[in-house]
Order: sequence, then C-alpha cells, then structure tokens
Amino acid sequence: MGTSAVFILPAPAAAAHTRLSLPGRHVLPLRTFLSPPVNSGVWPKPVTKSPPFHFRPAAVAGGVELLQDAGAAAVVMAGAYALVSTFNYLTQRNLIEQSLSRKLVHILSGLLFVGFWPIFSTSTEARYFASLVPLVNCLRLVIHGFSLATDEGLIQSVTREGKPEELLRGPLYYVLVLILCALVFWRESPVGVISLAMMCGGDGVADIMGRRFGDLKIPYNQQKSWAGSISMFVVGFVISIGMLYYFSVLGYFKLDWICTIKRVALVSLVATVVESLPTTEIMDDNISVPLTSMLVAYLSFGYQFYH
Ligand SMILES: Nc1ccn([C@@H]2O[C@H](COP(=O)(O)OP(=O)(O)OP(=O)(O)O)[C@@H](O)[C@H]2O)c(=O)n1
Ligand SMILES: C/C(=C\CO)CCC[C@H](C)CCC[C@H](C)CCCC(C)C
Repeated sequence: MGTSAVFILPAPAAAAHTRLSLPGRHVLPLRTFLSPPVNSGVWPKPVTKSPPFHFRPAAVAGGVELLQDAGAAAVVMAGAYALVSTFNYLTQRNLIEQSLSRKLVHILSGLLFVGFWPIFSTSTEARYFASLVPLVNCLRLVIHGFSLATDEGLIQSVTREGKPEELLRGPLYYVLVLILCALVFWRESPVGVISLAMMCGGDGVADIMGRRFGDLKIPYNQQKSWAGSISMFVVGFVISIGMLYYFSVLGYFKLDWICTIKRVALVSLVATVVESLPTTEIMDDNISVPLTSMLVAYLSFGYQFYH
C-alpha cells in the first residue's frame, strides 16, 4: 500500500521508536509531525542545511516509547472516566433513559477503546499499557460492586436497576473481555477487533432495537426478537468490517476483502444465533458473544499474526 500520503521510510533504527505506531515498512516517523523530515534519501532534500542526523541510543528511544504509552494510557483512562460521567450527567437529568444510557456506554466504551489502540507505540509493552485502562475499570467495578466505596454515577450509568452488585456481572465480564482481547490479539490479529465489534456494537444494538421494535419474538426465546437479532447481525457485521478497514488503512492488517467479508458474515451469524439463545444466570451475553466470535473468527481467519 504505497500511497503518496504514506511515506515509505527506511527510518534509522533509533528513530524508529519515535514513529507513530504503524507497523511494517509504511511508517510515518513521529518527527514527521514534530520536526523537519528525516533526510533519508527518500524525502526531498531539506532546503536548510540541517545538522547531520544522529542515531539516538536505543535507551532514549525506548524512553520515548514509554512516555508515548504512558501518555496514551492516561488519555484513554481520562476518556473512559469522561464517557461514564457524561452518561451519568444525562441520566441524572432525565435526558436519557437509564437502559439506553447503559447500552450506549456498552457500545461506545469498547469501540472507542479499540479505536485508540493505534496511539500506543510499536513496543511489545504497548498492549500492557493499553490493558491498564480496562484493568483499572475492572478494579473500579469490583470495589463499587462489593460496596467497598460508592460511585453513584458509575452505578446509575452502567446498571439496569441501580444495584451495586450488578456491576459484578455484565460490566465486569465486559472489561475482562477488553483485557483479554488487548493482551492476546491486540493490533496483530483481526480476531480481537471482530470479537469486540460483535460484543460492543452487535450486542449493544440488539438490545436498543429489540426493546423498541421487538414485537415479533424468536420462537425458541420469547425474551429475544427478530428485530433485535437481525439488528445485531447487520450492525455487528458493518462495525466489524469498519474496524478491520480502519486498522487496514493504518497498515496493521493486509486482508483479502472478499474472503474477509464472508468470514465476518459467518462470525456475525453465529454470534447472533448464540446471543438469541436463552441466557442463564451464569452465561451472560458479555461472555457468550465475544467468546463465540473469537472461536469462529479464529477458525475462519487463523491467528493471522500480523507484525
Ligand atoms: N436479540 C435481542 C436482544 C435483545 N432484545 C431486547 O433487549 C432486551 C435486553 O436484551 P439482553 O441481551 O437481555 O440485555 P443484556 O445484554 O442482558 O443487557 P442489559 O443487562 O442491559 O439488559 C431484551 O429483554 C429484549 O427486549 C431483543 O429483543 N432481541
Ligand atoms: C455497561 C457496560 C457493560 C454491560 O453490558 C460497559 C461498562 C463500561 C465500563 C464501566 C468502562 C469501560 C471503559 C473502557 C475500558 C475504556 C473506554 C475508553 C474510551 C476512550 C471511552
């Protein structure tokens, strides 16, 4: 994918750490935006006589990555807090129903979390920094779920009935799946991205559409409807393809799109059927949908570990 917008730079190894986290050959060194382009022979020669470029010791470059990942984690952490606080504000002022607030937090949290993965560095530690965000929220849910502390805003924006113990089910399973996908699949496999698109986008929209237009129930489950399930299949598919395209444009995935569309359609279909089944006290949608998606996506795509 060599477009004019993407400069192909054999960036010096030391400078490689200062580049945006785009994998492979197609990299845009961070210096592109923060300082004059590196004179690598590919760029037009700089007009001014710039001092010869000196390789930074790897330790300094590693330090830059550490700063980048810490900063990125802080930004995403702040975003998580802001998102929950925003929906709490809207719910408290009766500008939005609590059930709709919960579903919008469900949809937006995971998709935005994945959407911010490219701001982390290319280091092997980046995924651990990213996982810190759902981990902190996991601890937050456990603390408030056991009423060790009280956060009415959190409880009102992510529970059905405003009971603290509700935090220990759907929301907790949800953030655990975010941690799992970030650590195991990260930006290197489409499996994690698809699984989160189905859990966040597909399952979230099924609830919203099903509650509103779900008069025609599914024969084997009177709690679920055709409107909810069809919405889950369509929206889960579209969001999955959209997220894969996003990561492909940034250079993380190189996909055969005809195959990919078929595979994602299969994942979406199987996940939708599983979601439509009666849930038990133990098996929550936030477990069954992502795990089913992971299994079918893995069998369809293979791990497809993209460096
Ligand atoms: N395929 C689906 C999924 C959901 N729904 C509607 O959305 C409601 C909640 O769906 P459910 O998946 O049970 O919600 P949860 O994932 O458990 O989330 P929450 O705890 O917010 O209800 C259902 O009762 C139903 O009215 C539907 O009609 N068809
Ligand atoms: C209501 C939820 C699940 C029930 O089905 C979602 C709970 C969400 C957590 C409370 C908050 C999770 C935040 C994410 C880990 C990070 C989001 C970052 C982004 C930039 C908003």
